[in-house]
Amino acid sequence: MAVRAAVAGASGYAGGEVLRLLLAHPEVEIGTLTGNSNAGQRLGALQPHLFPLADRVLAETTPEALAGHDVVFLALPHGQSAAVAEQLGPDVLVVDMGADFRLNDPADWERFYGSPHAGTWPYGLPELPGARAALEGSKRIAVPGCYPTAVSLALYPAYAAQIAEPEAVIVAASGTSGAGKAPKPHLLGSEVMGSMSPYGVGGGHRHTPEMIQNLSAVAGERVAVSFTPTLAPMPRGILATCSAKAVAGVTAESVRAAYEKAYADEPFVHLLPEGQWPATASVHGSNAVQVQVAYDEAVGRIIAISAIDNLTKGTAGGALQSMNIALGLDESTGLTTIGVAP
Ligand SMILES: NC(=O)C1=CN([C@@H]2O[C@H](COP(=O)(O)OP(=O)(O)OC[C@H]3O[C@@H](n4cnc5c(N)ncnc54)[C@H](OP(=O)(O)O)[C@@H]3O)[C@@H](O)[C@H]2O)C=CC1
Ligand SMILES: CC(=O)N[C@@H](CCC(=O)OP(=O)(O)O)C(=O)O
Repeated sequence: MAVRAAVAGASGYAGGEVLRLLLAHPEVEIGTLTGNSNAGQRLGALQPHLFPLADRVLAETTPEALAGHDVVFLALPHGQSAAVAEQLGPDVLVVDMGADFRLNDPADWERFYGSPHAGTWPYGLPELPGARAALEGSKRIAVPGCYPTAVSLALYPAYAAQIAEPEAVIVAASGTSGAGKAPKPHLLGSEVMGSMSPYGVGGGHRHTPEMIQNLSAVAGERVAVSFTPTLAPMPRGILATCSAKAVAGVTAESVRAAYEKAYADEPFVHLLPEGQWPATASVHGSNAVQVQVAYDEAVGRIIAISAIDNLTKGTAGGALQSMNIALGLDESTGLTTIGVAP
């Protein structure tokens, strides 16, 4: 019997991407689609690439509209998910693509999001140690932020192998879709095209505590993180360049071995052959993660680089991968590692 799924926030980028992937998922039947300012509109007018759903009309985002589904995806702005989720009932699998349930520490939430903390749900990054077990059979999933996905997958093997000091420096470039579809002056084509610019510099980006949470859990001690995000003139993709000082005795061979061990059996993470480097174009539209690592002997630092599609593995693909695990389906069902190039 098909799994019936609703998508709240179907007019946005994350909602559109989850629908693109659900259309290719053999076990899922797409039910209600909702919007906010676009309620009452045809989906075809908002997401013309989703032509099989073009004549669907968006409902208001209400508990009544979302009732009667096995799975509900919430692709809503931060702070909007908790009120909807609490009315959906404990038997419904709720997959939240917003940030509301990602953080463990209420103080971190309040500092970076400025509202009361709604709670913590099983974290939808299956590759992290222990994550799959927490997702199996769960009725609630918190999908990670796109930068924390890229950064955690670049660095966690170094902390799992205890070869890195607990302080990481990260610079990551993101495509503009990471900022959502709502119009913003700094995202005008004339501002973005032909230019790269940093933002959230100096520890202010709200994904910093999520990265610290993930890496510290693996390391078994607090990992300090300096994170600088950058806006890149492309619609999709994240390239995260991460480095940490190596502990004494580390060699290029031991660094490589740590990453080979971590990613030997992961269906979506491709540790590239030595000498080949991740590129956002290679993972465009796919759930794949490209990872490469090097040991910079001159400064004693491990340099780990990852590339993801922020809307696929960074949001909707990670959401479907985690849904598959929660429902007891094969983790890769409906997902591809094949990119679109050039
Ligand atoms: N874009 C990305 O790469 C990533 C996004 N996410 C998360 O996914 C969520 C959605 O992001 P994204 O799709 O980019 O954002 P968009 O701005 O593209 O879409 C937001 C969606 O939420 C709806 N919405 C807006 N305000 C409200 C409200 N007050 N109540 C209910 N619905 C509302 C909008 O409806 P309408 O258009 O009809 O007004 C739209 O469908 C966010 O929490 C974001 O952090 C997570 C990881 C990556
Ligand atoms: C380019 C850009 O603006 N990106 C977004 C991150 C998007 C994302 O993954 O995050 P959330 O789910 O936490 O919103 C930002 O830096 O705020």
